[in-house]
Order: sequence, then structure tokens, then C-alpha cells
Amino acid sequence: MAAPAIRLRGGRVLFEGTALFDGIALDLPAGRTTCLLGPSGVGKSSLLRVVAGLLAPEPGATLAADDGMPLAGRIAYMAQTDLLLPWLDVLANATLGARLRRDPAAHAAARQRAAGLLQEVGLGERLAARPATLSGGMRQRVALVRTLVEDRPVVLMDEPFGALDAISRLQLQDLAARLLAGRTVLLVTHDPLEAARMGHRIHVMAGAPATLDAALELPAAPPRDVADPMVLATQAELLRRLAEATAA
Ligand SMILES: Nc1ncnc2c1ncn2[C@@H]1O[C@H](COP(=O)(O)OP(=O)(O)OP(=O)(O)O)[C@@H](O)[C@H]1O
Repeated sequence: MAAPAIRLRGGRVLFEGTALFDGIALDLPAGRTTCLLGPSGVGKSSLLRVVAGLLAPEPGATLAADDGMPLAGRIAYMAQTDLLLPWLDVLANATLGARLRRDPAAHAAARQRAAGLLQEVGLGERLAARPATLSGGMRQRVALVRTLVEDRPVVLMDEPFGALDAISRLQLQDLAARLLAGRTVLLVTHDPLEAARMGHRIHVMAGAPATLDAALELPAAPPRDVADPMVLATQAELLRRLAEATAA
């Protein structure tokens, strides 16, 4: 399945009569990772949920893929909370999508792929563990694997590495960047370094109603080295934009 470009125009979301954003335009280029930063509560998750089809914008908005095909069925979504089912073990949680679709061949393939990925994220010994026995960072790894196992051309992720320690975060960014290559990705993050390592384009969302600034475009392929001067300069520029957004 080829990864489409996605275009949102006129996105407008109201909560209790107040516009969170009003007339927002967002372009997700095909096969590229777009990162979204912004102060807490500005509306990043809500915008991601609009693209995921989980939050309906007010009438008049258009959300479409450039190939004219429906987006439904082509998206993997990783929410801010891990949404692991407490009664299923790690492997069953990681393959939940395939399990729910009741296709035995696809389920077997997903289990094999998930077992390999769980090994890569350091959970190879915990396949039979229940979520309650895992740390927050471990649970987040399972949720990340579940998202990657879905193998969709469009991937929407809400702070996927938030609960991880600094080194695990870099390692999982590397793994995710490798597995997300060629997909159309929207990644919400609070971490400017993460955006500078992972994003082909980066937006800062700010204001009330919120708007998006002109995207920063980065040329080299992710994941970029933490010590790359371009990464460090991008991080500094993003911190500057975030400080401005927070002061506004
Ligand atoms: N279903 C809802 N009903 C009412 N208000 C909501 C709902 N969902 C979100 N909001 C409000 O909309 C605002 C934006 O929330 P959102 O989660 O999109 O922000 P965010 O930028 O992702 O924040 P954070 O960085 O803290 O995760 C918040 O004030 C939140 O309380």
C-alpha cells in the first residue's frame, strides 16, 4: 500500500462553544514524517484525532488523501495513553488489531512480527507478562510495537516516547524511524530534539484559537544524529518558537 499525502483544510473544532482551532490547514506529505509541537493544551492531540477520523471537525472542513482513496483502514493510531488491555499479555496486546480482525493467517504473521519487535525494544523476556506488571516506559513500548505491527501506510502518534528515559527514547526513535520510513507520519511531541531527529517537517501550534506556523523543513533522512549541527540548530530554533508560543 503506497503512502498517500494527506490534506486538511478548514479544520475547526469547538469545545463548549470555544474554538480550539478555526480554519486550520495541515499538509502531511507522502512518505514523510511531520512533527507537531506546542504548549500543553493548545490542541495538538485534538488535531491528530481529527486526522485520525476520531474527532469530527465542524462542517466545512475537508480531510482527504491525494490518491482519492478513503483514509479509513489505512491509518495506525497510537494514543497518548497506552490503551493496553489488562487481561491480555504483552504479545496479545501487541497483536490486538490482527486478533480482532479474526484472520488466522494475518494473526500468525502479526505474532511473529510482534515477537521480533518486542525483542528489539527489550521486552523479549516479557511476552507473557500482564500490563499491570510493567513500568510506564515498558507499557509505552508495547503500545509502540502494537502500532508498528499494524503496518499501515499512515501512522499517527501522540507522544509515543514520552514515558521513556533519555537513552531508551533515542533507541526507540531510531527503531521507529527505520520502521516508519516511507510512511506518512504525524508525530505529536513535547520534545524539540525528538522533532529535530525524526521530522521531515515540523510545525509549532500556538494561540487560541490555535494556528500552525510555517513548517521548518529538514533535508536529511531521519533518524538524525543528536550531535548533528543541523539537529542542534533546529532544536534551538524550536525552543525559541515554543517560548514565543508559550508567552503569546
Ligand atoms: N472531548 C473534549 N471535551 C472538552 N474539552 C476537550 C476535549 N478534548 C480536549 N479538550 C480540551 O481541548 C484543549 C486541547 O486539548 P488537547 O489534548 O488537544 O491539547 P494538547 O495540545 O494535545 O495538550 P497536551 O500537550 O497537554 O497533551 C484542552 O483545553 C482540553 O481540555
